[in-house]
Amino acid sequence: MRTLTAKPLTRDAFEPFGDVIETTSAPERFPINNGSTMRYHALAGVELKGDDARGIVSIFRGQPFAFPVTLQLMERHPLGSQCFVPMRGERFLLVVAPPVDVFGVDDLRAFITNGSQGVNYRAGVWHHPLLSLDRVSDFLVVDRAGSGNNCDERELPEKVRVVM
Ligand SMILES: NC(=O)N[C@@H](O)C(=O)O
Ligand code: NI
Repeated sequence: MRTLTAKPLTRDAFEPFGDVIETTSAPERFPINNGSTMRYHALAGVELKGDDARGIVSIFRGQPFAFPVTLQLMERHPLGSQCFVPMRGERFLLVVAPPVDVFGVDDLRAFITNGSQGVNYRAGVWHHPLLSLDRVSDFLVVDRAGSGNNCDERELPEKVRVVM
């Protein structure tokens, strides 16, 4: 079985796959509301493609996984981005691959968040379905609803084990 080591999530390392939603690396921030609020501006873009596409907000309540995590499939959303923001500072595990039609296990990358980070998968980026860690975790999710198929699943050619 192939082993993949999860690395700490950083904006630069995740750039080929999407955006990191956090204040520390925010490229643009400015005070609003007469100075009582700091706006960390445009941390991620919401992509909504295809017929009657609309953006929706949901909550995903994920059951926790324990390391080593065994992967068997990946998925992508060709018609829209998908972002996950933990609602109570939960860490979670990300496994991604570039937005290409054919990828191999060597293309997989694993990241672990620090509890103060969310992520936005760009449309078409392969990712593993939500992998909560430590405890049952709630995530605010912004993604695309509308007609057409927006979820392709792909079995991995071999099982992959993710370790810390
Ligand atoms: N299926 C679904 O809505 N969830 C996945 O897209 C996921 O990334 O967890
Ligand atoms: Ni998804």
